[in-house]
Amino acid sequence: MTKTTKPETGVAAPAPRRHGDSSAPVLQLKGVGKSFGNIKALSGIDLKVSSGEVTCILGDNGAGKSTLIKIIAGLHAPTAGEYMVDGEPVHFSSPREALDRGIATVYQDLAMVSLMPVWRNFFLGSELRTGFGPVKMLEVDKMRRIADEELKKMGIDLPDIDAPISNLSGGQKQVVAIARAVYFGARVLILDEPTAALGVKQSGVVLKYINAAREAGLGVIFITHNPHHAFMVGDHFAVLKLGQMELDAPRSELSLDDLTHHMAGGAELDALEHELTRGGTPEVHPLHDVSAKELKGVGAAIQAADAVSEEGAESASAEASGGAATKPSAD
Ligand SMILES: Nc1ncnc2c1ncn2[C@@H]1O[C@H](COP(=O)(O)OP(=O)(O)OP(=O)(O)O)[C@@H](O)[C@H]1O
Repeated sequence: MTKTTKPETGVAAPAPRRHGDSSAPVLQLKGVGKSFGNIKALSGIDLKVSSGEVTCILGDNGAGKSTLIKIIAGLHAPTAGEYMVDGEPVHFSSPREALDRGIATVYQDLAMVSLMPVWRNFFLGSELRTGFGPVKMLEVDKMRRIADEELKKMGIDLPDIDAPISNLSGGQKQVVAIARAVYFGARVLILDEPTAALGVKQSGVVLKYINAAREAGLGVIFITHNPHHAFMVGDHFAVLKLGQMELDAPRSELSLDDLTHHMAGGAELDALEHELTRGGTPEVHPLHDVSAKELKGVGAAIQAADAVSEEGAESASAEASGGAATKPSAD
C-alpha cells in the first residue's frame, strides 16, 4: 500500500522532498563514525533503510544506538563517513533539515503536552490557523476533524479526541505520535525504543502500528533492546556493539534464536558456556603485560605489608606476655 494521505493546505509542516535517485535506498550510511573527543561512540557504520521496510537497530546499553539515531535525525553531524538520502549526500545541521527531507523521529518522551487534548497534540507545533496579518485564529474544528480521521485511518479509534492526552495509555500515546508523523509526510520514521516502558499488551498495540506505518510505505527504523519485539515486525536487523555493527542481516538469514543470541552476547556467551560446562577451575592467565619495574613495585609492597603484619604480631604477643618478648629479661 502506498501512502496517499497528504496534509491539507494550510498545514504548517513542510512537505518532505524526494530528490535524487528513486531506486536508491531512502536512507543510507557508509562508514559513518562519531567521536566525542577521545570517545569513539560509533565507527564504520554501514546501513541501508528502504521504503516499506522495518529496520530494527538493537544493542546493549552504550552500544551507540542513540548516537546513531541522533546522526540520522540531524542532531549530530558524523565525524566520519557519508550519510545519503535518496542516493544524495546530505549534511544536516538540524533536525528541521532532516524533517524537510521526510525523516521524522519519535522520541521516548514523545514531546507532548499532557493537559492538552489529543487533537491539539496531534497538531502541536504545526497548528492550522486562519486569518490575515497578525490576527490569526486556530482552526479548531478542522484540526479536530483531521486528527480524528487520520487516527481512524490507522485503525486507532479513541473514545474522545477532546480528552487530555494524559488520559491515554503509553501505547496509545506512541501510536498518536506515529500517526502524526505519518500525516505530516514522514518517509522515514525513527522510533526510539517505543516499547521500552510498556507492558506486553501495550507493546503489542505499538508493534501493530509499526506494521501499519510499514504498510503505508514508510521506511521505519525501530530502536529496541528487545529481540522478541524486533522479530515480530522487522525486515532487517542491525545489532550494534561498542559502537560497531556486529550483525547486519535480512530476516531471511536470521532466526529469533540467532538474534537473541547476538543480543545476549553471542561469541562471548559461547566462550563462557564452554568454560562453565568444562567444569574446571578458571584459567589463570600469565602476567605477560606486567613490566619488571611494576613487579618489583608489587614485591616491595608485599614485603612492606609483611613487615607491618610481623610488627603487629610481635607487639600483640608482647602485650599478651606482659612485654617479655620485646623487653630484655631483668636477669
Ligand atoms: N555527548 C557525548 N559525549 C561523550 N560521550 C558520549 C556522548 N554521547 C554518547 N557518548 C558515549 O558514546 C557511547 C554510546 O552511547 P549511546 O548513548 O549512543 O549508546 P546507547 O546504545 O544509546 O545506550 P543506551 O541504550 O544506554 O541509551 C557511550 O560510551 C557514551 O558514553
